[in-house]
Amino acid sequence: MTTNKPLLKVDAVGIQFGGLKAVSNVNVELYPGELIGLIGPNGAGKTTFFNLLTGVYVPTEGSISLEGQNLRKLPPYKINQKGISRTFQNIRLFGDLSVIDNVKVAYHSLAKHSMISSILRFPTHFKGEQEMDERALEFLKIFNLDHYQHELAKNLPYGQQRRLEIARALAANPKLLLLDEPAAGMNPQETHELMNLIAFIREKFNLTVLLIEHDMSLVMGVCERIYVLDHGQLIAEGKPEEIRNNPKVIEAYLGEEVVS
Ligand SMILES: Nc1ncnc2c1ncn2[C@@H]1O[C@H](COP(=O)(O)OP(=O)(O)OP(=O)(O)O)[C@@H](O)[C@H]1O
Repeated sequence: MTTNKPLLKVDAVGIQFGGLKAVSNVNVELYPGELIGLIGPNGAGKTTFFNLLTGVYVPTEGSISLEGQNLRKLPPYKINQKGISRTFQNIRLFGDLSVIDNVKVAYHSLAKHSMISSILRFPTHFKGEQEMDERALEFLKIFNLDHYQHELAKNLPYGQQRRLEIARALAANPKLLLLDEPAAGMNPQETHELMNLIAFIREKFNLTVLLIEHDMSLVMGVCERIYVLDHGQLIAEGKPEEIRNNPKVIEAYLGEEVVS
């Protein structure tokens, strides 16, 4: 279900590294509840764009707003609190923490109990801890990871680590979830299950999802609209069938498989 006010509005955004314009004059509008793909050849600027949205980089041009609030110069943790969570192309879990602690880390700042009650171990602390455990376990159940809650994150198989990263991102209670190649390294069965899961959590948590993915047939199958970046610039935006037949997109992907 979409409304006519964008959740995220990206207006003529760009960033330059030395002489390289990694992202240039990019305009994007995401509406509440949409599941949108961001594709482009290697080095097109996709991850840099995520870094701009999450405050890792400050744009050298243009503006980014979430629900009408300018995000400019906000540090990543503030942007996270305002409702943008992400996963990374290279998994970034706390490998030596348990699976459940990886999830709890994400929403610790949202927890109701205070630092003092935590230190002094007041009953409110235990209530807080218990609530946190219960909530984290709910997330793990959704991702079929509850049986591994006490396992160290680094001991999980690769596909499950990817799912845990999404669970952690979700635990921060985002409005917008950014997924950077969530299916990378997964086998076709795992990928298929993951895509169903993404569609499911979008509904369950009223999320807007922006997804970078290299597997084109997968993006075309699951996303309602797609943005295409090439050499830092948007070269196309539209429904999957429009993107599939767009000459600029076909040219950008020349030599790569666009759709199966
Ligand atoms: N911190 C940085 N300093 C200098 N150049 C950078 C920096 N970050 C990204 N770049 C450059 O910006 C360009 C876009 O990189 P980016 O990683 O965003 O592409 P991508 O579309 O995510 O690629 P891939 O699909 O291979 O992950 C590349 O040329 C990259 O080398």
